[in-house]
Amino acid sequence: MFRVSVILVAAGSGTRMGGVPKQFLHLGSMTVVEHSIHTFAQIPSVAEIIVVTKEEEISRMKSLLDEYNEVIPIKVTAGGSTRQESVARGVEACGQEITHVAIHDAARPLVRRKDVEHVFADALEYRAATLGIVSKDTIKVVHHGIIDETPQRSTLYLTQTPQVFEIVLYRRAMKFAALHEFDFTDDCQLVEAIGVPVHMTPGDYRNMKLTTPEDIAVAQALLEEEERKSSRMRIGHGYDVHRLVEGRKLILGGVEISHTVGLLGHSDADVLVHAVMDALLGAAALGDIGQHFPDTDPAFAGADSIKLLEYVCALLAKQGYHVGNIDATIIAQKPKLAEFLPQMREKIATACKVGLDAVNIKATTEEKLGFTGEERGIAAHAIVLIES
Ligand SMILES: Nc1ccn([C@@H]2O[C@H](COP(=O)(O)OP(=O)(O)OP(=O)(O)O)[C@@H](O)[C@H]2O)c(=O)n1
Ligand SMILES: C[C@](O)(CO)[C@H](O)COP(=O)(O)O
Repeated sequence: MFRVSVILVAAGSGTRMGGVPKQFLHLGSMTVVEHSIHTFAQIPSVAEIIVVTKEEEISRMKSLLDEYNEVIPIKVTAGGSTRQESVARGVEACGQEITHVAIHDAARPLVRRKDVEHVFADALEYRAATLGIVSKDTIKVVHHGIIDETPQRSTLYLTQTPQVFEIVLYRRAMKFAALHEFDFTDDCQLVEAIGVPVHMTPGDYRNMKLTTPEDIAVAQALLEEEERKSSRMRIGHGYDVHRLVEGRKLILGGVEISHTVGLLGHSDADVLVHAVMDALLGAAALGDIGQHFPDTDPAFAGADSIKLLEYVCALLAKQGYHVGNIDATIIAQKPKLAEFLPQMREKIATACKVGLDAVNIKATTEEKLGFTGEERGIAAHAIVLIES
């Protein structure tokens, strides 16, 4: 069994950042500490996350992270005056059934899931493992301003986190360090001190530690690049036709239009909204409105199509998509629709939770040709772009 407790150390003072508590800084759409929570919470072997923070920041941290408890158990505990002490407090808070601890700097918000999974696998195999990267620069050992030694660069790694250990092993190393009053800058050193080999897992240069103010701009740029790479754009097309008959309302784009005839259908027969929904479903590869709202289902008899559009947008949101833009055309000989187009645009934009500039509605006739020209029906086409 492999059950990991992630100890997220966030009790530092941020001295080199100018005294700013780095864990609460905003990076992209969330705070620094939340980035790591998001990444670790996706990994099935993570049983809990223990956030170690300053005593006086416990309640702020708890309220910030409260909602994540629905996804993963989160404990918040007080840190110490050194990093090593903070880690020790986190280890004390670990649950009974835990087999491994993964110690991670909250100040490393850009760690990637695949690297975490890699170091977890190595810790399972070797008992102790850390992420690290080969030094790009030649490193010198300097004493009193004079180079003493130049270690061979290929052997030099910059250590990152998470650093992952069997919990029994790490507890033993903690006792040894306490006995000898060691104060180390990383967690591997405790295990190295008891003579147990620690495996080096190749990491990624992007897993940087936010330490000084210029690191924020670099992290921001890396995050934006990551988001750009993972963003998806898809297009979809929708087409619908309804017959015009006497005794029915004419509803287009959620707007009721006074006319001698109206559109026939199981729902309110809003042909424009139907074309838009089909385009959205098509873009997300979610089928068509016939599958989602069958015309044999009494639940949809007389349904308000704008409400159905809201439902379709919610379905897309579940898949991580939002509407980029919509362009639609109504094909009708009569009535004249120009004056109603702004209202239709507004209704559709509201249902899709987008700005007005994301929706364009046009109307055209077919010069009295065909079924629309002969006023036997109204058709609509829609093209949409969705984004994630
Ligand atoms: N007593 C401490 C010191 C550090 N840390 C944590 O250890 C990580 C790495 O430390 P560092 O980047 O040095 O953070 P600070 O100690 O805040 O920075 P500084 O040294 O500039 O004060 C950070 O996530 C920090 O919050 C901690 O939990 N408890
Ligand atoms: C653990 C660490 O991130 C490995 O590089 C680093 O040693 C932490 O050092 P800090 O001085 O607490 O930032």
